[in-house]
Amino acid sequence: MDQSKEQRILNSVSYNAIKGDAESVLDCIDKYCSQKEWAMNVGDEKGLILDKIVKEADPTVALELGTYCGYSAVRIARLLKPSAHLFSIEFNAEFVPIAKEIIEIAGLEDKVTILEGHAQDIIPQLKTKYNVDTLDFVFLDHWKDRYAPDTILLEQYGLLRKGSILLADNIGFPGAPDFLKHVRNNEHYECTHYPSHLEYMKAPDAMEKAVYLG
Ligand SMILES: O=C(NC/C=C/[C@H]1O[C@@H](n2ccc(=O)cc2)[C@H](O)[C@@H]1O)c1cc([N+](=O)[O-])cc(O)c1O
Ligand SMILES: [Mg+2]
Repeated sequence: MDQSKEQRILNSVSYNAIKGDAESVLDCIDKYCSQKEWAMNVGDEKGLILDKIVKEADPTVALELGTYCGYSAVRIARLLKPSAHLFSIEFNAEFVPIAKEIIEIAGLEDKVTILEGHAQDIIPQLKTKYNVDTLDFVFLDHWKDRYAPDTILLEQYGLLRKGSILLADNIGFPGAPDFLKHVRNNEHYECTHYPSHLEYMKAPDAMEKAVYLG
């Protein structure tokens, strides 16, 4: 059975990246996915927006919806302070070991916990099973029609506090209209729009930051 694209991305990282060097892991994935095979990593251009918001949030507890190959988990975790931690939810059992390996090559395995399953099933367990109080930062990059319902779950399970920062990928393409409808013109959120481009392409895309106001 020949390898999957995600396995080929891991091969490229394990062969070309410098062990323990998160930047080299990111550069390797961006190079592979812009020159060899496109993949749905947040990428280098939108990655700079992600970096900016993570630095602004300086989270102690962060959550990512949609690990995929671990590119954005590496991107986020490399900026976390020593006491901070990232939980990343991934549903596809094929992607989990690949992401774990890529995160390990980046030397960030102690900063990231991958939780396998659907966000809608794991979010309700974050407080009870994973000892989370509230989330300082949430990166939404999973199924676009789940951004809104899973954000509502975060609210309902008391996982957001005044100042929690949500950042959503793909507001332009593929788009997440229900999420935008939920957070914009909503007195509980302060939104900022960041126009950008689809990873490794010229097509327009955008990210949306939504700060929870309590
Ligand atoms: O479709 C996109 N992303 C969906 C991501 C889905 C990922 O989230 C996981 N998940 C984890 C938890 C869940 O509850 C559900 C899914 C899935 O198992 C998958 O690993 C996408 C598409 C394009 N595009 O150009 O077409 C560009 C992008 O940047 C994208 O992010
Ligand atoms: Mg995306």
